[in-house]
Amino acid sequence: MSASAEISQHTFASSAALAEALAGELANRLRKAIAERGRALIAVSGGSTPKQLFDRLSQLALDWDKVYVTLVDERWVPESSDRSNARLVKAMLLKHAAAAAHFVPLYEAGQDTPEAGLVYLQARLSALPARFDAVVLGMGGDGHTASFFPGGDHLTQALDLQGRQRLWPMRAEGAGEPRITFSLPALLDTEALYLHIEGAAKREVFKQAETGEGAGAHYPVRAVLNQSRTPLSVFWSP
Ligand SMILES: O=C(O)[C@H](O)[C@@H](O)[C@H](O)[C@H](O)COP(=O)(O)O
Repeated sequence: MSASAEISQHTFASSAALAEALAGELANRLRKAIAERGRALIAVSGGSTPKQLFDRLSQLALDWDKVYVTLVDERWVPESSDRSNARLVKAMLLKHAAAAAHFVPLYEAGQDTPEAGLVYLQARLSALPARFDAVVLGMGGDGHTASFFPGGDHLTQALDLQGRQRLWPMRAEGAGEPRITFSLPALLDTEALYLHIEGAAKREVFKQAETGEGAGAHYPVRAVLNQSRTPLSVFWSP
């Protein structure tokens, strides 16, 4: 029998209410880390869902100059592309009070592939603690989370809980461009783990992933649910 994560569900009436609550929760995590260790490290997801959350979080008061922000995954495109998660984070999160935060990108300009960029990213990450203070995952309608895509070329390695490599290139039919993603064990190495999903369709996908019924059996997000290393807080709104 596979292990299952301790899951707490937080349901909100609107995406605005969710953004407000999750931003407050994340700010508290960051403040606590700064009080205990002098700095804080958070990994966030890209895509369209977190925009409101980022906007809200960016306005909360904390010692942002002690906060390091990175991504759980990135599309291998320059920041000038509107597919770039770095571009999104810079536009929506690193503003207002949060403009003082340090951004740690998962992309290296001038390197054509994630494989070629890997060594630069690893060097950048080696200056930071391995353990995150907070990780915010999203989920796609195909059951992917981070860049753990169904049929991904490095999916098995990226999901291996015993794996030592923290970043993996990922190519998959549903991924669009090549990607780079933190591995599952790297993302589970966090003080707090969140899954932020919105809309009835994604709630259905999540339920299928939880039960493993039908298509749900093959959803990569199941790997986050079927582990006992890190409790998961699920934030959902219509
Ligand atoms: O770069 C990305 O695409 C993400 O980090 C990805 O894992 C995202 O969280 C989901 O695809 C949900 O995306 P939406 O919010 O756009 O539905």
